[in-house]
Amino acid sequence: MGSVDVEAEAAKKRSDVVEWLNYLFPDFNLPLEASDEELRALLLDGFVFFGILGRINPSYSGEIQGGEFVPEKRSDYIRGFASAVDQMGLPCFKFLDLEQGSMSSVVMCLLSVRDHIISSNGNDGIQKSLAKSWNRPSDSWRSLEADNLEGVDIRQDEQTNGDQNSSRVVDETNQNDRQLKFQLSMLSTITSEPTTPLSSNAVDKFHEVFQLKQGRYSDLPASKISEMMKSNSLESAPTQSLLSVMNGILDESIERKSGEIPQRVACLLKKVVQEIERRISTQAEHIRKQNNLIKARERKFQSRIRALETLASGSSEEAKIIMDKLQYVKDLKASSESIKDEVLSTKQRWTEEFSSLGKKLKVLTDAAENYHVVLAENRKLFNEVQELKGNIRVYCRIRPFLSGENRKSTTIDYIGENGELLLVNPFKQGKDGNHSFKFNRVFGPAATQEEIFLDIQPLIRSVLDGYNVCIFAYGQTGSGKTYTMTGPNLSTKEDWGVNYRALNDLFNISRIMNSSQPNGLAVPDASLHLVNSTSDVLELMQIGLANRAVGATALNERSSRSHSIVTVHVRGADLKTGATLRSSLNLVDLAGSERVDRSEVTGDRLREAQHINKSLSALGDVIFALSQKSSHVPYRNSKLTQVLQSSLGGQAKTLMFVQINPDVKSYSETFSTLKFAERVSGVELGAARSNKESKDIRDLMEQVASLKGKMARKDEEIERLQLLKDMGNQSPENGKER
Ligand SMILES: Nc1ncnc2c1ncn2[C@@H]1O[C@H](COP(=O)(O)OP(=O)(O)OP(=O)(O)O)[C@@H](O)[C@H]1O
Repeated sequence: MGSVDVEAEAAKKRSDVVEWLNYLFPDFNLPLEASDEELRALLLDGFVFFGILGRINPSYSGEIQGGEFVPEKRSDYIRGFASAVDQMGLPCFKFLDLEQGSMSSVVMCLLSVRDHIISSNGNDGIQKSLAKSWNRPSDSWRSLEADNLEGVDIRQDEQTNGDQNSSRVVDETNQNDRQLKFQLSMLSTITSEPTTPLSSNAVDKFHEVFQLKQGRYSDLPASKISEMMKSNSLESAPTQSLLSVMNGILDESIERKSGEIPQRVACLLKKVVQEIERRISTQAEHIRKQNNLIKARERKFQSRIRALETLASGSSEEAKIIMDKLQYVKDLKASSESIKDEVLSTKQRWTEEFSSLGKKLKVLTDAAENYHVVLAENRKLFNEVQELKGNIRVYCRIRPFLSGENRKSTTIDYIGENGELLLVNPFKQGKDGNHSFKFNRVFGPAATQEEIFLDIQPLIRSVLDGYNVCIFAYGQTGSGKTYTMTGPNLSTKEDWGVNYRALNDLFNISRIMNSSQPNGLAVPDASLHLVNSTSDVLELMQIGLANRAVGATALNERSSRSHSIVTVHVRGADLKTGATLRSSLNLVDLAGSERVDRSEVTGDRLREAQHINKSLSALGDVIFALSQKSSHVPYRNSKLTQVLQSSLGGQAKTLMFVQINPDVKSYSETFSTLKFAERVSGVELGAARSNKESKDIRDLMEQVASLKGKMARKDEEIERLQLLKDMGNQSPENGKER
């Protein structure tokens, strides 16, 4: 068989099925040439299977009977139908085929069902089956007067009689009958009323009433009306039918004009009206519920709308915040730009100001440098004036606080660059407590040994020009005299005091010639040693230090209990001119002046203190006499002043370090020390004189000396001759006397 034939065969079968369905469900009115898809669309809602199922499967009939078509149960109907067909041993289809597969299995199944019904019930099998399933009592049909129902009755009778060959007229009648039943059923399904399932019986009853178009209600027998009312059929009747009944009765009553309605019809009318009222109230309740439901839904939707609005407004607020922030950022950016511009312009301004300030600063620096140059010049001139006058130079040095001393309690208020010093009396307030002094220089606690030495270096070097130089340190015990003149120890060069530095310097610039000639030292037990280098001197000084009496007092742990004097004799000769020079450098570290009550010394220490104080007071007397330009200067009152006589007595360059302990407790000693120093600085020794002798003078001197020698020898000769002459003139007795 060709494909065309197959398709034609399938179309034929499909049209058979459509024809059958049209027969069962006249409302469908499907065209016979309907396509597979049109047929599928019809079958998929399940109504066809719902209609047929109750009639082919008795076990389903109870379920279907009295039930109404529920579209949501369509798959149950389809499956129920398929299962019933299966049980009947007929070819079935799969649900999937109906949904989207080939319709041929569905068509085959329906045709088999059709054939099965026809073969088991004859041509009217289906009608019989439907009537049976709706439980219609066959005899009730007979009593109805309507033509079409009569037809049914006839057919029914014929069926009952087992007549299998029904006439064409009967078929048509059956078709109309089925059409009506399905119309009612569908009306019930669509309007969902009555609420109770529409039984075939009720439908039939109302069909009877409804069909009374030409008849009159008043003619209905009482038994028929009471039967209608008894069987609860009103409750099952469609509202439309009830309204028809009511209208019919009322029309009839109007027609008769008598206004009378027979009692039984009135009862029916009342019942019908009650039923309509009930339905209206049910509908009203239903509508109310629907209304509530709708309202609830509306509320729900409104709350959703509100939520959405909130969301929308929220998002618009957020958008606003973001916009604000954006604006803020823009503003910030703008202000940062303007700040940047301002910073740049300020920077520019500052750069200009800085450069102009720099220029001014340069001018100031130059001026300051000039000022310092002028200052240094002034100092030099002042020193020269001093030198011409022969003043004793006074350098004041303030030692730093030692550990254990209170740094805040200082008596030193101010140290000027030009030797000014302001001393404050801690026990007196105001101006009375202030004492200002002026020295050649004042070194503060931070001054180093190097700085001190550099300042006095030219003075020391003048020794090599034939000047006598004396440097001595004066001050109360523990004020730093030894530190300045010698240093705390000899381990490091930085700590070296004036002594070592001076000698080192002298050796660095000259050679010192041997001098074995005694120079008339004024101090007994003093010895003169030849030195050729700094180390020779250091060695000698170590011996001297070891010999020096040192003891602990309450004011100084290592107090020097003696004066230390290092004298360097210098002799030189100018090789060009032949001039010679002789000079001496006295480096004196005096023993400390002390108040024996404060130093708490007794015994030997006390005796030492008394000696020390005696020699220092002798020094004070000498200084006083010199400052007063007295004719008599008491050098010989102590060995100290005797040693220093050549330095203090004129023609020497003398410098005194006046040492200060800044501690408040030492105020009175500091004050008297400074007073003494002030007096020393006022002493004019006269212009220093170099001990250089030119060659001519020396030659003359030598000639004078040799002449003197010759003269002396002549004198001796004369004396001897005179003596011999006198001896020659004396008697032998004179010779005895001798
Ligand atoms: N400029 C200074 N820097 C640091 N320490 C110093 C200074 N001057 C003095 N000292 C310290 O102060 C203490 C006393 O100093 P120093 O022995 O030199 O005093 P002095 O005047 O020689 O005393 P005395 O008359 O009793 O011998 C020492 O410990 C010393 O090291």
